[in-house]
Order: sequence, then C-alpha cells, then structure tokens
Amino acid sequence: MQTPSPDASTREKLRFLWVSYIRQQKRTLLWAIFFGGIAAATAGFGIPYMMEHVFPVVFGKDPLPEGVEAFLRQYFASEDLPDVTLWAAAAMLPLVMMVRGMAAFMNVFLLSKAGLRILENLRLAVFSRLQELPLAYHERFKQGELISRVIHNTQFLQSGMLTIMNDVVIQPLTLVAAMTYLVVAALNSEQVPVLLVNMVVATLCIPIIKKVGSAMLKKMRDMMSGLGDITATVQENLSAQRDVRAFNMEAQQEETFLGQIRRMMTALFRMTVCSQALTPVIEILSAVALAYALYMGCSHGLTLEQFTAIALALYYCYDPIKRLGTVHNQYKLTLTLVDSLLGVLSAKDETPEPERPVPLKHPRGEVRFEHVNFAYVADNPVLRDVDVHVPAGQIVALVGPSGSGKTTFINLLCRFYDVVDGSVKIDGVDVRDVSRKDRTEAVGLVSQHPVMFHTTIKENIRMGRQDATDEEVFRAGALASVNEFTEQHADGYEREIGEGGEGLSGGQRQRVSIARAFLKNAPILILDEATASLDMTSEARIQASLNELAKGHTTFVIAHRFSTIRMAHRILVFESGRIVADGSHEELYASSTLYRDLYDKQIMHAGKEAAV
Ligand SMILES: Nc1ncnc2c1ncn2[C@@H]1O[C@H](COP(=O)(O)OP(=O)(O)OP(=O)(O)O)[C@@H](O)[C@H]1O
Repeated sequence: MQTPSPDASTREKLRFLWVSYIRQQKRTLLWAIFFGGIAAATAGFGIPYMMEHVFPVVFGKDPLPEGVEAFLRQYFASEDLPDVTLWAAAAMLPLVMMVRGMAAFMNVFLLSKAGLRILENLRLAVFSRLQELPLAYHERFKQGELISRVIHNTQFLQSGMLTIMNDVVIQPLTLVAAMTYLVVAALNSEQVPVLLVNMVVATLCIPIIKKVGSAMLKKMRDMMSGLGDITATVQENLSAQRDVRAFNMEAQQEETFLGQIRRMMTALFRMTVCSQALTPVIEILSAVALAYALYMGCSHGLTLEQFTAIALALYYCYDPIKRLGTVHNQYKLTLTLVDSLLGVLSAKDETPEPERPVPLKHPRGEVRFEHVNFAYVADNPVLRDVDVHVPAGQIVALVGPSGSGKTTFINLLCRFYDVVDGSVKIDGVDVRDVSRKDRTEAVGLVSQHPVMFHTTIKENIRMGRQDATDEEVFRAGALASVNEFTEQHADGYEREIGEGGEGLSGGQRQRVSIARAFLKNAPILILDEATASLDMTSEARIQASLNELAKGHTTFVIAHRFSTIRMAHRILVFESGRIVADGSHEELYASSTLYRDLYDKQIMHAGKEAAV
C-alpha cells in the first residue's frame, strides 16, 4: 500500500497503519478485545448487579431466588442456608474482582505486546527509510530533528498507543455495560428523569473533552519542535567540542540550550495542565448528576440498594467517559506523531530505484557525463553542460577553485543527486537505471572526512567489504600503511576506536578509509582530498599505495596537492560549474592560465610546507 502523506485524510492514514502495521497483530488484538469484554462486563454490570440483588439476600432483606434455593437445599440442611448464602455472597466479591482483574491484566498484556511489535516495525521502517532517502532530503532537515523523530516521536507514539489501546477496548465496553444496567435499573424503578439528566450531562462532557484536546495538541506540537531543537543543539555541540572550546563558545551554547529547554518545558507543563484539567471537570459534572439522582431517589422512595446500584452504575459510566476523554486527546496527539513519521515514510525519493534495473555485472569502470546540467536549488546552476568521457582505467584529477563544482561532479557520479539535464553513465548504462546495490559496488569512495564507527580498527576496515576475511583486511591495512600505527599499540587491529574516530589522528582515519577502498577494490575509485590530512612522509608512502591501487581502476582524484595531481593521466579543470580545460599536466600548463595559476600556487605552498 502506498504511504499516505501527512496531508492525507485521517481515514487514509488509519487505513495505512492498519494494513501496514496493525493487521499483523490481529490475533493478539482480538484476544485482547475478548478479555477486555470480560473485564468490562464484570465491572460495569456485575458489580452494580451484586449491590442490588446479591447483598439484599445476604442481609435477609430479600429471599433467595427459588432456583438457587432449590439447588442449595440438595446439598445443605435448611438451618445452614443463611450461613452458606453469606459465604457464597462473600466469596462472590473476590471472585468477580479476580475475574475482572485477570481479564484486565490479559487485556493490557496482549495490547502492550501488540503495541510494542507495531512500534518496533514502525521505528525500523522510519530508520530504513532514512537510509534510502537521498542526501538532498537529509540536507533539508536539521540532524537533531530527524534523530528526534526516530527516537522521541516513536517513543511518545509508543506510550500514546499503549494508553489508547489499554483503554480503547475496555472503557467503551464498561460504558455500554454500565449504561445498560442504568437504563434497566432506571426503567424498573421509574427513574427516567435521572437517566435523561445523566445523558445530558454525559453529552456536555464531549465539547469539553474536544476543547481540552485541541489545546493539548497545540502544546504537544510546541513541545515536539522544542525537543527537536534541543536534540539538534546537543548533537551539534557534542560533535563540535573542539571548536566550542577554541572559540570560547561555552557560555553562549549554555544560554541557547537553557532557552530551548525552558521553551520545551513550558510547552510540556502547559500540556500536562491541560490534560489534568479534564479529570476534575468531568468529576464535578458527574457529582452534579449523582446529586440529582440522590435527590430524585430520596423523593421518589428509592431503596438504598436501588440507589447504591444506580450510583455505582453512574460511576462506571463517568469513569469510562473521563478515560475516553483522555483517550480521545491522546488519539489526537498520536495522529500528530504519526504525521511526523509519515513525513519521513512518504517523503519523495528524488533518486528512486529503477523499476527494472539494468544489471552492472563485472563493471569495467568507463564513465561518461553527457551534457550534464545540475542545480541543488532551482535556478542556481552548479554544473553547466559538463560533457566528458573517461575510459576505464584512466586516472583523472579534478582541479579548480573552491566552489567550482568538483565535489558536485562526484556526487552525480555516485548518484547522491540526479542530474537536471543530460545523463551520467557507467559502462554505457545511465546511473538512474542501475540498482543502488550495483552502483555502490561499482564505486569506492575515500572522502575528505571519513566516517569512523565505534568498533575495532579491523571492523572499521571491513566496512569496505563485509564478507572479507581477516587476512584480506590485514592486507588492505598494510597497503594503506595502517600497520604503522596499529603496531605501536598492544591491541593492534583489535584496538577499539571511539565514536567518530576518537583516538585516531586525522591522517590515521584517512589511512583506515583508504584501507577500506583497497578492500572494496571497486572498478571506480574516488579520492576526495584523500591525502589532505597526512604529513609529507606518510603522504609520500600512501601516494605510492594509491598509485598501486589506482592501477587498472578508473580513478577520480579531487586534488589540491600537486603530488596527487602528478599521478593523473588526465586533468579536468573546473571553473564556475564548467569544465574549462581538459588534458595532461604538460598540455594544460602550457594552454590554461587558470590551471597554471592553481598549479604554481600549489608548488609555492608545497615549497613553504617543505621549508617549514
Ligand atoms: N548541498 C548543497 N546545497 C546547495 N548548494 C550546494 C550544496 N553543495 C554545494 N553547493 C554549492 O555548489 C557549488 C559547488 O560546490 P562543490 O562542493 O561542488 O565545489 P568544489 O569545487 O568541490 O569546492 P571545494 O574545492 O571548496 O570543495 C558551490 O557554490 C556550493 O556552495
């Protein structure tokens, strides 16, 4: 079933939730309803019934029903009957409560079980969707907001759904049972006005519940947005601790955080006040209705038992109304949370998987850009009419001033974004027709800021190819000079590195990342400033490894250092989104002023570095 957008009708959204997540739990839910029915009937009907019909017998006010008396006489002597009746009646109370308690427990247990499964699947779906959605989607949101959706919103949704599920079955059934008893009792004791007044009062509760619900909804939205801001601030702050300290931003960060916490807490406080206001309002209304029943009962000769039974039935009517009010409000809040998740689940994939992917078996690595135009933001072109053919195995350096479009060129080759015009082809196949799996297998990437995970160095390298053996991992590590720093540590390749690569220098992280590329051995290799964080000795060593790795692979190097440029067969010079020169170093040095300037600046820079 197609995922509805947050703007779809509630009916569509509920149908989607039912078909995609809830239906699988149908059996558990049906059992939950069954037990809910038993719990409701024992409370709403059973207890008032005992008040009116059982206790008067015990207290000797009413005779035993004939059938029961005949039954008991078969087993007990006449003089024992009052005692037996008393015991039986006394035993009935815990028995009824036991049935109610066990049925209510099973109801909650089964609903919770189903609810947790539903939430688990929903959470996984949102997380998986975030993996599929293109970079462009991620760039549109603050990371903290997405984290907040996956963690907090699903958590709220989980507790909201449990509140709803716990009450949505049992309370209406209790209400129906109690109402049935009330109608019968009121008609039998000719107390129709009591019934009518209670119906009017119960109806009055509805607009109050709705009003409270919409107030809570507003506060809930404020609170969710506040929580997103807080998560974003914490996430941003923790990942930029070095800069926070370097620029003395601690106080400013604390102030921002405090402001956000206060805003969120105020919204949360107001939401709690709203939700708590509902209970006393409904209790006051129900007390008015009960007082009227008392007045009418006394003035129209109602017996104490009749009145007590009606009062109990009234309690079992208003209690579910009160709880259903909470359920209604919770339902509204839950829909808002569902909307925030549907926002992710239904987000348009701007780089969708092809319906019939063209297989890319044993790719050679030939790359072709055909008259490519691209813009991140409409009417703001970043690549203009880029038309270039790179035969398999060629090493190509991309050079050009900052912002000229080199990374964007690579982004399109990896299909992180789709071209606006023209096409990007690998081995003659448009990347839009290739499955994500084939595409990622064809391209290896060593990025400027390699991502490290909180695990061992060995496992970090293995991310290049999950099924690689330890030997293959060590070989790749050796080729990328990872050995040099693993050998200095007792744990070697088993050394755990911190989240984000803490414990490794920038250069060491790059070596791990290069080892991943060695391990992956993809036909197309992208080196994005791959040697930027290396000192000159390491750079020279890694450069030799890269030269080795690049052999037989189509390699694109975004290079600022002339040592990297030197390894290239061919250089593409970018300027304002166009390729303005294309050729070997010698050709370009002679023909392109821009290239000559860039190269000379590099030489000067490298000379200064060497001197230092
Ligand atoms: N995600 C994005 N959204 C909007 N504009 C972007 C985005 N990424 C890059 N740009 C813009 O596109 C243009 C080209 O950027 P690109 O990163 O391709 O340049 P570059 O040549 O790799 O620069 P550098 O050498 O500084 O890394 C720049 O003007 C940049 O501001």
